[in-house]
Amino acid sequence: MTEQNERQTEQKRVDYVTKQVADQIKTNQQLFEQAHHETRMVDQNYSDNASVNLYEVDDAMETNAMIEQQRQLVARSYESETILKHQLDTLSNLKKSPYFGRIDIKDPGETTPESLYIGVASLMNEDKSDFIIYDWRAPIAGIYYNGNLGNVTYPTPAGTQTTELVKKRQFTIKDGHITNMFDTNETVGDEMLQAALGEQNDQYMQNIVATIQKEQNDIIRDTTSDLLLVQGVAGSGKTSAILQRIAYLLYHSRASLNADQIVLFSPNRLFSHYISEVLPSLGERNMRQVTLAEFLSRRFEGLDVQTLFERYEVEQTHGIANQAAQTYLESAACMKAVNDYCQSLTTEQLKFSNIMFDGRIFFTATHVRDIFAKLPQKMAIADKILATKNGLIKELKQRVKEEAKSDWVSEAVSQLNGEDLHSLLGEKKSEDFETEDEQLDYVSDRLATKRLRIVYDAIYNNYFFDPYAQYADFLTQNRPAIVPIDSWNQIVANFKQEIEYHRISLMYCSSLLYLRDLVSGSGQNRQLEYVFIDEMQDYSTAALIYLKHVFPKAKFTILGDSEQALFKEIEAPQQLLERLSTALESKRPNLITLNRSYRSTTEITNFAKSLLPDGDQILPFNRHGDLPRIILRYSMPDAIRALLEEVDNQAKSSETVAILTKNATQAHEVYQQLRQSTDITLLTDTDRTLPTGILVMPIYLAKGLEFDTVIAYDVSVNNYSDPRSTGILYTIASRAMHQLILLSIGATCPMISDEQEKLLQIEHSI
Ligand SMILES: Nc1ncnc2c1ncn2[C@@H]1O[C@H](COP(=O)(O)OP(=O)(O)OP(=O)(O)O)[C@@H](O)[C@H]1O
Repeated sequence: MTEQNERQTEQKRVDYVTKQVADQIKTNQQLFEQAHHETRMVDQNYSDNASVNLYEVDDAMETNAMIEQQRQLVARSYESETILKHQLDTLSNLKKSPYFGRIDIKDPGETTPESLYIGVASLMNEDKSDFIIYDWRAPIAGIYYNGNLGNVTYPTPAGTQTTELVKKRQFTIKDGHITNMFDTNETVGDEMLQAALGEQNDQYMQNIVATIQKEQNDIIRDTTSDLLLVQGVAGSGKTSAILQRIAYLLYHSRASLNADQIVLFSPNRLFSHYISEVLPSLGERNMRQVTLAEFLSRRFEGLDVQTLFERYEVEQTHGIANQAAQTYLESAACMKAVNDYCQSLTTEQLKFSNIMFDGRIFFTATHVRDIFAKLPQKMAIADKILATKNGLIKELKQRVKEEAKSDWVSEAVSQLNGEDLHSLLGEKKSEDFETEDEQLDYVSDRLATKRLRIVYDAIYNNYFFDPYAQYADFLTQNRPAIVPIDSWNQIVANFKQEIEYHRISLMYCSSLLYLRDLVSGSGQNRQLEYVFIDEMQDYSTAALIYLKHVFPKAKFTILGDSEQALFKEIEAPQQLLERLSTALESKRPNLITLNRSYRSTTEITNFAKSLLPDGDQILPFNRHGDLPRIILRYSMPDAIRALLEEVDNQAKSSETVAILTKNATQAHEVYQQLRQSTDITLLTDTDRTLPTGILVMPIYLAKGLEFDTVIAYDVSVNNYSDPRSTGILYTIASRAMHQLILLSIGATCPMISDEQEKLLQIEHSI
């Protein structure tokens, strides 16, 4: 068949599939509307019934049964509506582009090959006799990403199958028309990738299922490792790969896994927004997302937890006050010391607190200690704390009865208005009591119980144990040998002072939470199945160990690029894997490294890698553009003028132009300088959405993001003198997809040297 004829045949098939999709959308739409109507009816019926008078006891029982029945009906009809909605979403994803690949396979003994078409979801023909599209996650579809032509294998429920891959074809289909089509023997042809990467950035990350690369496919389809460590250079598709991996896992464990059992620790809220469309575009629900700061803040309610950004800003301006102590506190050694300390804690060493009520001591710390001390010696500490908690709750119930007779309660009862009284009586009525005293006793009891709820909550939340005092004791007793006594005392004093002011520095957080959880036996979540950590270079080993403790049943996928560490030393991937698999006690660790950078043009990647002392392993993708430009100006007004000219110029051809600064102060300064003259948005760490246009932000907010044009603000020696800031510059440069411009106010920093001249276009001021 000629190429022309082939294309016509394929277009005919696209037309047929498009019609199928359109027909199925129509049918589903009708079913959905019908289901929606039914849900509304059932729902209305339910709310009518749920609001009937419940005061008459006999009626109430009957009504409850009816309501329960209705509730189930509502739940069921919501469920079928949701399923139909999901099908409609999937079909509308297929409508845009029904498939992107075709594989022809010939099974042993067969003479003619069979053609399978691969798309974002499966689709059957109208009589459900055949798959006209195979989901990219189906086992057989693995061949498309992995196999070269010839004999290939794929998994089936009956074991590994061998088949012959005789053709692999790729398509670009836009609005029902094939715009590009070719056969290839590569994993996924370069041409498709070129086209995908050449596009302009938009607010959201795209799915990459049509062009997944082999190593990325290994990440996506890894179902055996309990620790999957992905070390990939900037722009190598780490984030993309894990999002497709989540979609893959959800597809393969439909019955046992749901999106709520997966959590992604992301670098910031802007990033969460940026990636939020990938899973829905694959017909899946988003996983839970949290930043480290949010996670810690939830666990330290009432304390202001230092964020990574705050720490970064402090370290940049003041340096690290006590590097050795900080390194120790964030190490596996410190977490082990916490564990040992908790194992050997004696009753005398435990720090108990008074439980207060209304300004007075309700249970004394000594009393709590007494309860604890009476428990069997052999019992584990966490079990003893639980038993103490139960003991206190029991006593509280007794004390409620006593308090109900006390003066403060009688006084409070005498001041009750009718409404309060009614609410305290609940379902009871005055006639239910034989005497007035009986009613009074009842009301006093209820009131005491209600007011003492606060004591119950305090016990329930283990407030009788003081984790902060305990941690201070731990610190006092566990000075690492490398830290001099005076500096360590300073660390302990600093911790106590922070707690007094309801603050906590990040370096204390993991070991303190670990200690609190070990003593109290709380804080673990056994439901979560997968934890994903992006930008792992920002996490300490202690933090990772703590997360493993919190999610003991979860498999961990940890991704990062140690070159992008802002203000940290770099570490070789293999060494990192060993360190982490020991720390996390992994049984099946796996390391995948990604060296090809897809985001930026060859010219930008070549420049970015030249900033690094060991950038040789980074391979640029073959997509060309302009050389990065460096603009040198020697005064602030000249620099701002040049910057303004540059942003306005770039904005004509780019959707997003991002000016990236070293820190928040500089971002703010630039914003102030430009806002009168151009339409510019300043982003801060409270922002949750990413607009297009001209943006300015500090680099740590741009982590994980990408922009058509990046302007690195002030790469002068004054601004980037510390060699440890190499990672910052590299991260800034590697955010650019199509254009990179560097502005230097005065001589450039040492990382940009004469050697790079051929990689750059240099513009001096005239
Ligand atoms: N196989 C692929 N097909 C198409 N595009 C890809 C592919 N892999 C990566 N990309 C694109 O390359 C860019 C970088 O990908 P991604 O953000 O996942 O990289 P990363 O390794 O997480 O980057 P960083 O560490 O710099 O934040 C994105 O625009 C992504 O869509």
